[in-house]
Amino acid sequence: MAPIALENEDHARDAAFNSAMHGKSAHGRQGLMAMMSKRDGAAQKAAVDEYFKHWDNKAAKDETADTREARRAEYATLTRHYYNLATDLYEYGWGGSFHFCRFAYGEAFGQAIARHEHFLAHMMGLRDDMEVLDVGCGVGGPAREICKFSGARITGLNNNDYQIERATKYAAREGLAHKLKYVKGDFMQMSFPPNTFDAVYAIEATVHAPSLEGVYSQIFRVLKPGGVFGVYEWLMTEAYDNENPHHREVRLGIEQGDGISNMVKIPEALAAIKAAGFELEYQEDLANRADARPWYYPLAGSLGQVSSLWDLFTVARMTKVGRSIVSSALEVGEMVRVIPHGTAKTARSLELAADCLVEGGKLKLFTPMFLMVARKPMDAK
Ligand SMILES: CC(C)=CCC[C@@H](C)[C@H]1CC[C@H]2C3=C(CC[C@]12C)[C@@]1(C)CC[C@H](O)C[C@@H]1CC3
Repeated sequence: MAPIALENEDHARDAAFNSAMHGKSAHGRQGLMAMMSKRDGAAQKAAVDEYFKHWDNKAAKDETADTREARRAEYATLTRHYYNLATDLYEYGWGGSFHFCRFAYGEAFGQAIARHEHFLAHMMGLRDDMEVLDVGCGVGGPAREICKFSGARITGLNNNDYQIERATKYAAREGLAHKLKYVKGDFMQMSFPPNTFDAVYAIEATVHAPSLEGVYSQIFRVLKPGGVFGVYEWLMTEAYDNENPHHREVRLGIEQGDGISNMVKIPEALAAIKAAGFELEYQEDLANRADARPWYYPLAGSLGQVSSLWDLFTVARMTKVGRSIVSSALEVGEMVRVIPHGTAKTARSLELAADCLVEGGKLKLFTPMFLMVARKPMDAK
C-alpha cells in the first residue's frame, strides 16, 4: 500500500466549524433532541457534501485503487465529518459506547457492552496507578466504564470537537472529571511526548486510520517501554475475496456507512502491529467464540433474542424496521425544517452500514472484535 501523507491539522478551523454546526447542542439533550436543536443548514450541508463526495455514485463494481487512495488521503476530514453527522444518531440508537460486543445467554445489552470493555481492561492488566490513553474515545462511554472498573487515569484522544464536548460533559456528570480528560488530535500525528503512557487501548477506532502501521507506530511511540497496547480491531477476515463482487459490496457498504477510508484484512493488521515494533502477546477473533447470540444480533432484527422488556425497546431501534422508521421520520423532519437537511441521508447511509455489517458477520467476512494485546519491549526507545 502506498505511503500516506498526513493531513494538516487546524484545530481553530475545526473548533469554528463545530460551533457553527453544533452550536451549544453538545451541552443539551442527546440523540434526536440534539439533532433538532441544530440550526446551521450551511454547516450541515458542508459536512454532508464533504463526506458523501467520497461515496456518491461510486459503486463497488467500479471501485479503483484511485478512489480508495482519495479516501485515504483525506482520512482525517472524512472521519471528522462522519462523526459530525453520525454522533447524535449513534447516541440515540446505541448509547454512549460506540462499539459492538459479545452477548452471553440472558445478558442485557448494556451489561454486555460493559463486559466487553472490562474484558479488554482485564486482558491488558489495567490498574489504578496507570496513566492510560484511549485512542479514538468517542463520547467516552468506554473510558468512563474502564476508569470505574480499573481505577486508571485515562486521556481520551479524538479528532471530533463535538464528541469531546459531550465526553467532557458526561465525565463531569458522573464525578469522573479528576480521572478523565479529553484531548483533540489526529491519532496519526499525536502531540504527546514519547514514553508518556503505561497503557494504550483502542476500541473499534483505529480502523479509521489510513494505515494501521502508521497509527500503531504512534501508539508505540507514546507508550513507555514495557507498556501494553490492547485493541479491538475492525478487519476483513481471510475469507474476504476482493475479486468477489458481493464481498466487495459488503466491504464498501461498511466503509461508507461507518466513516472508514480503507479497511484491511487480518494478516495486514498482524503485520502492522509487528512492523510498529510491538511484541504480540495475544490475538483472537472474538467473533469466532461460540456465543449464545452473535455480536450483530441487535442489527439483524432478532427481537426474539432480547433478554428483557427493557432491551426490547433498546434493540427495537436498531432493527431494520426501527432504523427505517427513524430515517423516514427524519425525511419528514427535513421537509418541515425542524431538522437540518442531510440528516436523513446520513441515517439511510447508517442503514446500509447495518445491513452490510450483518451480512459481513453472517458470512464471516468481517469482524469488529479482532483482539490484539501487545507490548513495547523494555529496551525500546
Ligand atoms: C464506526 C465504528 C468503527 C464503530 C461503531 C460501531 C457501532 C456502534 C455502529 C456501527 C453501525 C451503527 C448504527 C447505529 C448505531 C451505532 C452503530 C451500531 C444505528 C442503530 C443508530 C440509529 C440509526 O437509526 C440506525 C443505525 C444503524 C447503524
